[in-house]
Amino acid sequence: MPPMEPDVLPPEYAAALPARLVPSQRAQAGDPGTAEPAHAAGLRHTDESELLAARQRSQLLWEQSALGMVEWDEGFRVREWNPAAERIFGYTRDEALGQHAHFILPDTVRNSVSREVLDILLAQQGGSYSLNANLHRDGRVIQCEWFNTSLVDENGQTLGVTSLVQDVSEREAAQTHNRYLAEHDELTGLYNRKYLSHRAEHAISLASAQQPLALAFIDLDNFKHVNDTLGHSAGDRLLCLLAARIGAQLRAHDCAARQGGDEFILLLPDTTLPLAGALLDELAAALAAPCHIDGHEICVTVSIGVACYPQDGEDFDTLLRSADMAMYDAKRDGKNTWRGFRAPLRDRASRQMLLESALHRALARDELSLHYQPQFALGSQQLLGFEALLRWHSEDLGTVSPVEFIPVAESCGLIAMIGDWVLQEALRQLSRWQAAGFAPVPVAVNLSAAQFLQSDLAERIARALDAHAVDAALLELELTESVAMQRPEEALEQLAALHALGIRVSIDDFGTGYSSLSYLKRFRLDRLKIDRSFVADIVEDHEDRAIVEAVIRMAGALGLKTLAEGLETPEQLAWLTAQGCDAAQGYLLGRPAPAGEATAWLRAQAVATT
Ligand SMILES: Nc1nc2c(ncn2[C@@H]2O[C@@H]3COP(=O)(O)O[C@H]4[C@@H](O)[C@H](n5cnc6c(=O)[nH]c(N)nc65)O[C@@H]4COP(=O)(O)O[C@H]3[C@H]2O)c(=O)[nH]1
Repeated sequence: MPPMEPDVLPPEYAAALPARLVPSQRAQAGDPGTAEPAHAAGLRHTDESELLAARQRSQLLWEQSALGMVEWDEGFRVREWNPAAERIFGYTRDEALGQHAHFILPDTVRNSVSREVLDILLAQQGGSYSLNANLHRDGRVIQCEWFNTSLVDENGQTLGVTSLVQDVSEREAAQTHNRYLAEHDELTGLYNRKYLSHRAEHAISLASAQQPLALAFIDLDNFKHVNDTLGHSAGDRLLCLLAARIGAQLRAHDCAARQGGDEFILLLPDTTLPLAGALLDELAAALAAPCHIDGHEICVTVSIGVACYPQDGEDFDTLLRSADMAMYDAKRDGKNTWRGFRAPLRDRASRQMLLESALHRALARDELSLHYQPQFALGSQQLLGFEALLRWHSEDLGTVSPVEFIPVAESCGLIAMIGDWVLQEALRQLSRWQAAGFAPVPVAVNLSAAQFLQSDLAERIARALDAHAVDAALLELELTESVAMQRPEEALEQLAALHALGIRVSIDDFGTGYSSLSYLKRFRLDRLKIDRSFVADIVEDHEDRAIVEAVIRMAGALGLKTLAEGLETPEQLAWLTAQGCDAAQGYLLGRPAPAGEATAWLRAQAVATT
């Protein structure tokens, strides 16, 4: 079937009209049929058989057409009603004949389709196109596309209207659904970022100093933990529940979108920072109410960043970036809070970008090196080994502390590659010491989460040990508590695999994170390193003393060795020795130093033991 042109009646449909009626389009200028009534001209130029064939074609079209064909009289009552119209509206021809057009109009539009509108249709020259909500016999409202044209007789007298009609409900529903998908987040039903950005740009164009506007960036705290422990489907349900709470909390003119993952954006028109803060406190309280999923009670906290127009950004993208930076500020400040954007955050973000691009070049430019800090037994003061600590001297940025660049390497995904380099370099150094004939001492290497959770970690390390011909017992891996506890079940497997290789593992910064003691017991560990923040104050602070005493006793009970970090004073040394701490490292005993100085310690140790 040819596509329906809105203002031209397709010829085959025109031909299908009852012969006594002539669509007005045939009367238009230029149409060869205008000089005389069309059917008269047709009779003159067509012989009987052609006329019969035309009639048959018309009949076929009338009966078989997928388009409804309806003919109305001057009073807009049905004069003809083809089988397709029967199917579309559910009324048989007999039921439809004589009915006023109102019979297929729902109540809601019946009154708006006045006599005047119908008169316009009657007077229509050349056809008109409309999309209507119509009423099916069974009470359903259906969407119909109408093409109408008025009918005139030989004398130009209006006889009525003829219409082609098509049920486009499915197409319209699909379009409505597509529009919905284009604007909404499929999972939660909130708007998506794209839609919110349009709303925000519009709101910005209306905003002024008197009518400020705030954009809030919300990130759930520790959502990954929910996904990891309860599975993604439970995580999805939690997101839906929280999205509904966000929706319920908004004012009428606010707009909420899911940016993706566990991140949401709120557009708060007409809102200053203090007002946004008050609204967000209420929102955070609503979100913190327990959620019940699969028989688990989950309590969620959120970190929120807020940026205000115009001071924190004059367009949506800048505002969103500012709100994002403020959200990270909230995370750094311990999560479960909101922070407004501050200009220094932008400096911090640009420093981050600078570090990131310089780090990408660091390996190729050979800017990384390892320093080694000696570790001593507290009783015998024997050198037990070294901790390898990464150093970066950037050609562009100078010396950068690992405290600053390791988190950047972690966030930009470079840590696995850098960590690999550290491992290889430490093993290279061990094999150099072996080749030089030194009695072997272990070297400890720090592992970050991205490395520790690599599924092939044990195989990679085994290959590296082989390649450098280093005994596995000379390699120690240091994990922070948070890394080990991130996915404890996977950590259990990983630690068992490393243990099977003969590698030693210690928990770094012990006491600063949250450790499940039951896991600690099941993990294959060799040593707890007591964080230097506790060691620093053991002489003055009785609480830190109590913590360190407890850690030493607990480690003893679990069959683990202890090493105190950050030993700086002889008083600390004496106290730790008295408590039975096994080992220590710190400035008092030796600062981290390049391999050459570490070799000097090894030499001194060799002399001391001969
Ligand atoms: N105040 C004080 N500090 C002392 C003393 N003795 C040692 N330190 C410092 O304490 C840090 C100990 O390393 P960490 O806890 O593993 O903490 C490390 C570790 O978490 C990370 N890091 C260093 N190298 C690597 C690495 O190769 N891979 C990974 N993933 N992280 C690394 O960077 C952190 C900082 O490293 P550094 O700046 O080298 O800082 C080192 C060391 O220089 C002392 O007596 N007093």
